[in-house]
Amino acid sequence: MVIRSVDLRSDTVTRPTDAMREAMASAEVDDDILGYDPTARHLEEEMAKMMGKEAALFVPSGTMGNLICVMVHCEVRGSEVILGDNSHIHVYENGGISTIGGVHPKTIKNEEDGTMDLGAIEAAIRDPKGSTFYPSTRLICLENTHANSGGRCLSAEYTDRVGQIAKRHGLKLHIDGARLFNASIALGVPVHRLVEAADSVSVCLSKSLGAPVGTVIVGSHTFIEKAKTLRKTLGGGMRQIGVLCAAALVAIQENLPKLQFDHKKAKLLAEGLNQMKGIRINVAAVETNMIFMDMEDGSRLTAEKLRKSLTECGILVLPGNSSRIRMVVHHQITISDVHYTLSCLQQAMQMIQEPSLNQTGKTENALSF
Ligand SMILES: Cc1ncc(COP(=O)(O)O)c(C=O)c1O
Ligand SMILES: C[C@@H](O)[C@H](N)C(=O)O
Repeated sequence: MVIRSVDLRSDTVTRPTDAMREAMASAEVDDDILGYDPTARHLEEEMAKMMGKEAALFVPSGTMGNLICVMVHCEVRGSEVILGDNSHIHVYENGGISTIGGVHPKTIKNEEDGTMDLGAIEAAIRDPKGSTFYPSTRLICLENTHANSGGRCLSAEYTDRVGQIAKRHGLKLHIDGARLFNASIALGVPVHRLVEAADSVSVCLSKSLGAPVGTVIVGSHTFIEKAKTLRKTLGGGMRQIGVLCAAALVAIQENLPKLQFDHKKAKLLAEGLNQMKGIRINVAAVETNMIFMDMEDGSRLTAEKLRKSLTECGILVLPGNSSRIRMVVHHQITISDVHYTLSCLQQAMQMIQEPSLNQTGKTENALSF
């Protein structure tokens, strides 16, 4: 029986707030292709300043942001990019850097904390003398926070070390910073320090910041000029985008201060889950707004059974795989939603693991909060 709706599928599910909608309605706009949209220009200048980079460019999505950055850095045919085998660029972007960008991926195992072994990165770099047989390495990609590791944060020190490797070998460094602000808040480190070593960064406005649409890429003036041309080539040039950028400006103002509470809500949810039988949670690994809940081997629980049972309570989650559920907290999830989710999960797991209890009706959906 659905008592309320709690959407934990992702932090991309948030709805624009009234303030965002008002800003969208009154946004000052112009044609951003024929010239520039003034509100987009304002957002881009703000983001470049926050990131400590020369320039910025609004793009429709994080996927396009990453694709443009990889393609600008790897504009020579036969280029290769070193990236994580569990990175978003490699796993969830339809292989776009290869199919559209013509760039060859060289994957390195992502460690549990989202990093890649520094020695393995350096060992993966092709011989700069080149070869008749091999692609040439031009770029290293990191992801901060690292989504498929459960929203883990990469430290500024680790990022600097990767940047030193890139510089030593004449390579560029790109950071997929879809949730960079979450890393900044969790680590207590300003975003510009986290990306100091990077030549480009893609920062999503539509994730935990809660804007309805958009991503901003940052880099040097020269880099952003090339990125702007590529954005048009890929069909990402848009006209009066101030309508979208106005919402993003409100999102940054309204929601940046709330990220710390998203992290607290995620931790509260993880600690509650950790009390339950039949699942495994690494509470210490919940550093930001994501939780991975793994079914214990041999238990009757499966991700699909739990997902379905939660849906009946109005709770939406995404299975990571057959024995894993991912939950992502955002600013439109309340503490009460967390308690409701824990209670529904407790009952769902009991019903699945101890079906005999169902006959006695002891586990009716009489939830109390
Ligand atoms: C780490 C990471 N990078 C990039 C993206 C792509 O963003 P978008 O969905 O806006 O294309 C996502 C997912 O939304 C993500 O989680
Ligand atoms: C699924 C993935 O593409 C999206 N970035 C998310 O984390 O929800």
